Amino acid sequence: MSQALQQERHVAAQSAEPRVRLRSARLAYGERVLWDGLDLDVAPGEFLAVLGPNGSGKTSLMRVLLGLQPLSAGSAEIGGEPVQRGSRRIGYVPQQRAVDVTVAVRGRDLVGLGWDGHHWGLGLRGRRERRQRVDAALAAVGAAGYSDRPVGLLSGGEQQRLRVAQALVSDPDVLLCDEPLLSLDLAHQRMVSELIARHARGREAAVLFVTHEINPVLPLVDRVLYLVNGKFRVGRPEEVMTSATLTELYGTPVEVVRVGDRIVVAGAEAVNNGVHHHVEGQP
Ligand SMILES: Nc1ncnc2c1ncn2[C@@H]1O[C@H](COP(=O)(O)OP(=O)(O)OP(=O)(O)O)[C@@H](O)[C@H]1O
Repeated sequence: MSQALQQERHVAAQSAEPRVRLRSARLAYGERVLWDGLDLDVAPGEFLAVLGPNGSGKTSLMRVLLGLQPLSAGSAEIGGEPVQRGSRRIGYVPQQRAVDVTVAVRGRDLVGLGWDGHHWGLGLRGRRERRQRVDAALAAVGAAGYSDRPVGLLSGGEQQRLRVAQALVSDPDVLLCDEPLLSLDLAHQRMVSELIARHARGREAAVLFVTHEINPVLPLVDRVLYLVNGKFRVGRPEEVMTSATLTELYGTPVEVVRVGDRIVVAGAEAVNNGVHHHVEGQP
C-alpha cells in the first residue's frame, strides 16, 4: 500500500469508533508476564498484523478477545462492549490443527456451522439464505469443488481454506486469524489474505492477523503489533520493522533489511530467555 494511502487510511481509522479496544491490558500466567500496559484500538477496516516469536502471547491475545481467557488487568472490548464468549461479531480462524481422518463431516457443513452459530429459526427462507451464504463463502476460498468431501480426507491447505470460509460466512465485524496462511501454497496465501483484506475494507471489519511471516501480507497491512518476551510495539510496518526497534524488543542485535518489496530480518539470532525463536527470513 502506498504511504500516502496508508496515512490517509490511518487517519480515517483513528477517527472511527474502534472495533477492538484494549486498555492497560495485562496477561500473566503466574510469574510470567506475556504483555502489560497494552493499549490498542483497531479501527473498522483496519488490518493489523500480530507478530512475535513462539510463546510471546499472540494466540493468548486472540483468546482474550474471544472471551476465553480473562485479562490479569485492564479491559478488552469488542464494538464498545466487554468481550464475551460466543460473540456474534467475531469470525475466528483458529490455529491449524490436523483434522482426524475419521471425521466424516463435509466441508460445506463445517462452513455452515459458522452461519448456524449466529442465526436461529431456520425457515424455508432461512435455509435458502444459509445455502447461498455457504456457497458464496466456499466459492470465495476456492473450496466449492471439494465441499462435499469429508473434511478428514482433505489436505491441510484445503482444510485451512474451509476454516477461513467458516469465519467469513456470517460477515463478522472483527476477524481474528491465527496463522491462517499455514499449509497454503503461495497462490492460496495470496487468495486468502486478499479475501480477508477485502472483507475488512468492504464490511468495515477489523482484522487481527497473527503471522510469522509479514511478507505475504505486507501490502495489505495497516499496522503491526510486535510482541517479544513481555515487550511490544505498535505502529506502521515501516515504524516497527526496523533494526533499532527489533533490536530493542529482542534485547539483542537484529538487522532489518528491505530487499525490493520484502522485509528480511536477519543478522542476529533472536534469543529470548535462552530459547531460540523464529525470526523472519530465518528457517
Ligand atoms: N492457560 C495457560 N496457562 C499457563 N500458561 C499458558 C496458558 N496458555 C498459554 N500459556 C503459555 O503462554 C505462552 C504464550 O502462549 P501463546 O500460545 O499465546 O503464544 P504464541 O505467541 O501464540 O506462540 P506460537 O507462535 O508458538 O503459536 C506460552 O509459553 C504458553 O505455554
